[in-house]
Amino acid sequence: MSKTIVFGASGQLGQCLKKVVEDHSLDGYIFPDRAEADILNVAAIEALFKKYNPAYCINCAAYTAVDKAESDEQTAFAINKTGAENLADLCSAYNVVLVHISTDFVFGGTADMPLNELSATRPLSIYGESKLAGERVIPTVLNKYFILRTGWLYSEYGNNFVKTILRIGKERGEIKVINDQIGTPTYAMDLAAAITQIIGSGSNKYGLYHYANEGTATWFDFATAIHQIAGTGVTVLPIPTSEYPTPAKRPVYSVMDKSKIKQALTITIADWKDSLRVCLSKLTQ
Ligand SMILES: NC(=O)C1=CN([C@@H]2O[C@H](COP(=O)(O)OP(=O)(O)OC[C@H]3O[C@@H](n4cnc5c(N)ncnc54)[C@H](OP(=O)(O)O)[C@@H]3O)[C@@H](O)[C@H]2O)C=CC1
Ligand SMILES: Cc1cn([C@H]2C[C@H](O)[C@@H](COP(=O)(O)OP(=O)(O)O[C@H]3O[C@@H](C)C(=O)[C@@H](O)[C@H]3O)O2)c(=O)[nH]c1=O
Repeated sequence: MSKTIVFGASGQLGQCLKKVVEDHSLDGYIFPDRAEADILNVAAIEALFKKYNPAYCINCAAYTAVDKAESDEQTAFAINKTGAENLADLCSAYNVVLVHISTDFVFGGTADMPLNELSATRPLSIYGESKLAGERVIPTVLNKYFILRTGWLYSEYGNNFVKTILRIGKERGEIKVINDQIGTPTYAMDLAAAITQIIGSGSNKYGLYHYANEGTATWFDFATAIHQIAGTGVTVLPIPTSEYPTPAKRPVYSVMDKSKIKQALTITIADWKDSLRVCLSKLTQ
């Protein structure tokens, strides 16, 4: 039975993967602790590869604090670039397929058409730059990789926009949310299921792919839907980006075209509002 090691197992996506694996009784997945699976510790990764002889490894480990990264560039690049490079190097040496996760924050333009895998990147933040550096280094050392760019992840697990917006709504009764940044909220459980499908298929159509839920929204639309579906009665007011200053700049438009993953890897994708309903029903259970 082929094995898959998940790095970053205690993060949001790592926990979603664990749940999908348990729910579908998938065999061969290993979720090592953060301490024994530090992607900056080459000897530790190699020890896991020797111990388990995996066919795949999934890199869910990342530096994801977008604003904090602006003043912590070295750590962001260490984890998001060097960590990815360490995994890719060892995957190459041990003939392991790497599934790596990247972000819509590699984009920064003001496009108004969904961005595909060939669209020009222009990160506006240290986080976006460090993730792009991670994407770029992998193909220099490894052929067998899937890089999945996604965006606006949320779920029942970890810290995310849905949980923050529910919490601050409850505390304040009225919240203000940016209405001029457009993207797609993506349920991390859906992404986790797509990853296990790709691995289960044994596909060798390696490369860069976009994955997000279907549809588009502003952060205001997303926050409004969260409170409407949860039935909280909280008022959500739209504001421009200028009224919510943050250390890191975020893309104005980062909606992704998912045609490639749908066609090449036969992945079906749910609408963002349908998936949000699923998540909220679990969160409010
Ligand atoms: N969250 C989002 O909205 C989006 C995320 N992504 C990408 O998806 C992936 C998963 O994100 P998500 O699960 O939400 O992020 P989280 O921040 O929830 O999880 C990241 C995990 O990586 C771990 N980690 C950090 N440094 C290391 C290291 N050196 N070695 C091993 N593990 C480490 C963290 O552990 P600890 O906390 O202990 O440091 C944490 O558990 C990332 O690549 C991210 O860039 C892409 C688009 C949107
Ligand atoms: C909490 C809050 C946020 N906002 C805005 C700020 C920001 O532009 C947007 C999202 O806020 P957050 O800081 O929660 O999300 P942020 O950390 O920017 O989310 C990003 O995380 C990284 C890891 C990714 O890869 C991206 O795809 C994206 O999901 O909403 C408001 O307008 N009002 C609010 O009350």
